[in-house]
Amino acid sequence: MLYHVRMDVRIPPDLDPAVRDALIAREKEYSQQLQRSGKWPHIWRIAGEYANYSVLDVADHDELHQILSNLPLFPYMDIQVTALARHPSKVD
Ligand SMILES: O=C(O)CC1=CCC(=O)O1
Repeated sequence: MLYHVRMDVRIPPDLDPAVRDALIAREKEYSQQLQRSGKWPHIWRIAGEYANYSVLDVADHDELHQILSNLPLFPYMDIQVTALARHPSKVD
């Protein structure tokens, strides 16, 4: 199943810079592992914002939730999920 996900990163400005940098490094490693596995085929920076649009390709809502809730930055993100269905005009 495909999901369109918007992630807005809201790291508190007073978070220790070393903790922030470690979180961001772990986030990159975690997401790149999922990108290589094929479960995270798209990630795009939203121009001018500390936010991304992503497409995740996972088995079901539960797997999506498990992946998102394990993001190192999860406590510092607002996340909006849209489930995608096949469009009837899509050409094969
Ligand atoms: O958009 C961001 O910077 C947050 C993020 C999610 C996965 C990733 O690698 O960074």
